Amino acid sequence: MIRMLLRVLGPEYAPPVRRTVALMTTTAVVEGLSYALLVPVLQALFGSTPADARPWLIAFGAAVAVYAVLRYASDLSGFLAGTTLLRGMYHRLGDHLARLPIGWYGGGRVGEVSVLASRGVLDAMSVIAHFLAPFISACVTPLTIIFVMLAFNWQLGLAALVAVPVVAAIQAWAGRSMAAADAERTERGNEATGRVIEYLQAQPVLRAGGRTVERFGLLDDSLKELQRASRRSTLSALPGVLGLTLTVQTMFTVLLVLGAYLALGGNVGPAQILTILVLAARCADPLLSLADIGGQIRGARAELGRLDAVLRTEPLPEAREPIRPAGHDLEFESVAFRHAGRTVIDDVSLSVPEGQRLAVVGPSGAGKSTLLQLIARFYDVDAGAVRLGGVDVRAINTSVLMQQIAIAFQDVYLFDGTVEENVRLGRPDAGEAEVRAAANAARLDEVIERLPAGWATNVGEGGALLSGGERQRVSIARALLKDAPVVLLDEVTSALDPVNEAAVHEGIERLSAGRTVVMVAHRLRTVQRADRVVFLDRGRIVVEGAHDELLRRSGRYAAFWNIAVTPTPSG
Ligand SMILES: Nc1ncnc2c1ncn2[C@@H]1O[C@H](COP(=O)(O)OP(=O)(O)OP(=O)(O)O)[C@@H](O)[C@H]1O
Repeated sequence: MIRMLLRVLGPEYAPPVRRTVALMTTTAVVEGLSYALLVPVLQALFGSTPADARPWLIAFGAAVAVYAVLRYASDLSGFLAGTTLLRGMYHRLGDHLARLPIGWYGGGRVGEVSVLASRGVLDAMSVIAHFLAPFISACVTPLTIIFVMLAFNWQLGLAALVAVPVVAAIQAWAGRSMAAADAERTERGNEATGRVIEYLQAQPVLRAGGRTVERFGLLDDSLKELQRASRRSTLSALPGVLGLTLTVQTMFTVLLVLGAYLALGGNVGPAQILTILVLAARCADPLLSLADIGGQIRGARAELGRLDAVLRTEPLPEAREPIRPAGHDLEFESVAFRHAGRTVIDDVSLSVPEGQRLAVVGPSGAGKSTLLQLIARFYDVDAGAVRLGGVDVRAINTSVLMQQIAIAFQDVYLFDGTVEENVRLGRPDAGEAEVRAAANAARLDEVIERLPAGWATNVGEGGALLSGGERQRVSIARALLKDAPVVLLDEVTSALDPVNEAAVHEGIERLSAGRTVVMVAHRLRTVQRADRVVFLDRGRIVVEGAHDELLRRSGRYAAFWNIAVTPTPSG
């Protein structure tokens, strides 16, 4: 486990861990030795001159004091090493997640990673701070006591020593047999956490559907599965716990019988037997706790394995000798891209000259958003190439590529911070006047005037306190502030009220001026302003050209707009 931990985090974390393990081992040995001092104490007390016990009692007290100091030091060391490792893991995970392709975050990954980054990291890192000391103590203290027994009476010591390999074998066997049940329980636990989050997020939909009282079936199923998995995990732990209890009881009985036999033969006195039994009793507790600690450590190891798998995920490769694009024209050359084995972009070739505007239009699921994502290199293409300024985006350094592109997607994510903080994300070092100018150009200023605390209003988690159109205005302001030469825009599909509609449209116009723009367009008036339009269906370009020219051809493009702009008859 520790080896795995250091492999994941790096060798620079080895010294504090080694120091902690050494300190904890010393503490456990001292604990065992302090119990050993009970031998002369009890012998003297039950002997003919009980006063002889005094120096031993003083030695026993001193040993307990040393043990207490060491215990404090080793607990502190474990806690400090644990927090150092925890910080290290957060940094390592944070740095790695920031390098993973944006496309990796799709398909339920966000929930999975958030559980892993919170509970998973804490569980995995808790080993050093919470479980290592009891584990070392449960192994080393009984061993020390057994060695003392051996020195004291070899027959009784040997009888206790026989229990050691039995305990080790039971521990290893129990660990192996519980691994599958433990893993399943953790998996079901994570799944249930995901369902709870989903249930909370789905409240508006459930209530709109009148299912306020009815329980959410998916969550119920998931909780039942978790309950079943927990039962299986508990049941699978039983043989190990029983085996350990039985071994410890057997050892105790053997020592008692052997002690009685030796006493009857006159080889040992009753005081010695009593001492041995006291020592054996001191072995029992730590040995029995092994089953519980073993389970905790196995759980932590499983979380560490999951963290390791995420940390081993390769980021998109960076070019060894990156090229800086000279211009800002865009080009797709025979691009093909698959999502989960299904072709989503199929042999697409197109170009957008610098400073021009391309509108991408097509039915839902045609691959329009994916086309934008390929320009920003959220994914790498499976065939062909996407070029910016004549350079393959794979040959451009990721941060340079990101500097060239401003993104305003419709599913705008706003952080739970103030409006100003959210706009500033576009360019954190922007001056006050620049932020205000971007907000004015995006017509965000009128929204801010209405907000109770103006710029300092908190927008709530995911921007929940703003409407869809207002959120898009924040996103346009962000993009304007960034002032990048290439703009990728995904127009909101939802119907906006006329005021928001006009404001968003004006913002988009300002953002597009003088820049190379690729926009997924859903509104006729944005398409009319584009220099060129591509009509995409099932990942292929069906037609392309200027909007008026395509309309005149009265093919699928014209049919598409006829449906899109014809008002649906009501009633
Ligand atoms: N992460 C993903 N994993 C698997 N399939 C995906 C993923 N993202 C998108 N797809 C699929 O790729 C296809 C194209 O999706 P895309 O979002 O690009 O379409 P779109 O034209 O933008 O649709 P819409 O207008 O409805 O947003 C769809 O069939 C979608 O189901």
